[in-house]
Amino acid sequence: MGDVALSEVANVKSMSDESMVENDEKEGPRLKDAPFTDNQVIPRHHLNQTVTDRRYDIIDRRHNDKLDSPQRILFVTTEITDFVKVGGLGDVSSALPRALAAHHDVRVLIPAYREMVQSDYDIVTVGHLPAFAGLPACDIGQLTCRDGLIVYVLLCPELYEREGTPYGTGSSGYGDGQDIGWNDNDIRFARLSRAAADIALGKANLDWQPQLLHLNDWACGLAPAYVHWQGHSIPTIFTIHNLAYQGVFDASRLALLGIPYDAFNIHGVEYYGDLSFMKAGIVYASQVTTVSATYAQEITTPKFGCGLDGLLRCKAEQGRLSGIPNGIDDSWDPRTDSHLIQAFSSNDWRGKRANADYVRRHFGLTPSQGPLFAVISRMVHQKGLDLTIEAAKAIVHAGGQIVFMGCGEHHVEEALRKLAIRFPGAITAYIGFDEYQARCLFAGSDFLLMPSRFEPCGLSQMYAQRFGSLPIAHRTGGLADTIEDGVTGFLFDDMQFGSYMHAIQRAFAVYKSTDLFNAMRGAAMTGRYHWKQSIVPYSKLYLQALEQAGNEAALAQ
Ligand SMILES: Nc1ncnc2c1ncn2[C@@H]1O[C@H](COP(=O)(O)OP(=O)(O)O[C@H]2O[C@H](CO)[C@@H](O)[C@H](O)[C@H]2O)[C@@H](O)[C@H]1O
Repeated sequence: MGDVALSEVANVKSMSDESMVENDEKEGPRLKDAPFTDNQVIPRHHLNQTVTDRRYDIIDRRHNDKLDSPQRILFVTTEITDFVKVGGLGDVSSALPRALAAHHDVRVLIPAYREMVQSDYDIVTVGHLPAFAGLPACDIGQLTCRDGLIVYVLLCPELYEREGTPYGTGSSGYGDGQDIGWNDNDIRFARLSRAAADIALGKANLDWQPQLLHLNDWACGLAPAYVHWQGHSIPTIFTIHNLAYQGVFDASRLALLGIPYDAFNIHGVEYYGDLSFMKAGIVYASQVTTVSATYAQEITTPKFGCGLDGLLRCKAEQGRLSGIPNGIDDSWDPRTDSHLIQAFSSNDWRGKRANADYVRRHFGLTPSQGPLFAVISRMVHQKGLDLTIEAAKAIVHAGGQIVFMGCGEHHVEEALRKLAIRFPGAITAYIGFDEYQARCLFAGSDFLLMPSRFEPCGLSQMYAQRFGSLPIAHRTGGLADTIEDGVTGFLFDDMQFGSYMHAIQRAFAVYKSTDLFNAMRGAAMTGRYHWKQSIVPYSKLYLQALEQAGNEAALAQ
């Protein structure tokens, strides 16, 4: 690559740029009202519209007056931050059910991993499910989190109590074959899916039965199918957190998983000659959602659709595909977060500086007046680490420092280690993940580098903004929806070095202008990303799915 001089700053949004700043001499520069971050649910007729045109409900307005009616929801997941987390799904599974619990009776179902069984929580066995096809019998345990959230854990030691992540021995992904996944992941997650379906159908002898299932990602994809194949119409919501991980397995496994042969075709679970859990979820769920409005549009295109764009376009046309953005929870507040070295707010940058000093000390960087960049990410191809590695030299030469935190693909980890050796005191690579230090890093950094190739929603850029660290990110998926370019962060359009470098140059230029920099990070910190904003769209969707299921059941009679 050719080095791009950071002094070649072009097109930096100036304070007179009307899209960015209203200058008020008394109060200093003041940004326009914080950018929209309302929940965006894609209307079925508007999937082809531009991102800025997406403030619609797909749900009929009649449902508004019924939002208070609570529903019993079983939220099924493979990660929850309370116990085990590989990435963003863990955060969502911890926060969203709790947010929804303000209006609904929400319980969680998750495999009983070792971390749970060995935790100090009491697990009471409350149900049992017999073996089915090649899926072993299992018990259902119940534990109650300290804040009252009820978690059902699927007790099947031979499947779930293993050393490693929920998906395998690797740390790069979600165990569907791109990672070093367990070789019986189809059995493991079919077992979870079948249990979810059977609990919904009242077959587990629990004293509680959900009215609908909310399923997350490929590992739960067979649940709507198992409901359907048993001839029932319990409503199912299937949320795609990342379409790139699909759970594709050999067709020879069909019988073992109890999948009827007549479902193995283009209209069912067949995917280019294999079996796809992700496709099963999309085909059989009452409603498919994903985690931002823009990603919901993107996945209907060949570029982002991972071979499922045709099916997803069809779902969109049927009004069965929507995008509801993730949020962040109350713990992400720099005024109160006890992880931080010093609390701070947008009126108190000294507190932020104290966190930066701590980060530099803790991660072995030299004292500096230059900008501090953070990368807090799973280290996988999706996240565009190759671009940041390419940009690192220019950043350091311009006086910047970088801390990388995360783990993932071995070759990316190796490249980061080499980079840190090459630039001691300026670059640190922490290979692993530490929630405590991650929070300090969000708080201490000036900028977050997040050049993701695609990003269904992304949480790190929201955490960063809340902690006054401006994201520099590719304009895609949830990044496009949650970062206001030139106001709360910097977006670049082409997934290429020059385009990324240009955004980094703009960040350096803003850093030099204290008033502008403070105004931008002040604006970033006020973004409305709270999970509370997801309650209404999810509630509407649940109602719609219930009505839909009711109608389908009536038609079938
Ligand atoms: N090595 C590691 N080990 C453990 N935790 C790590 C980690 N590296 C980063 N994290 C943490 O995991 C979270 C990352 O969440 P993101 O949403 O940004 O990405 P992820 O790709 O994992 O999630 C996917 O699911 C979420 C949830 O829907 C979508 O927002 C996102 O776009 C999609 O790619 C943050 O809390 C971060 O601090």
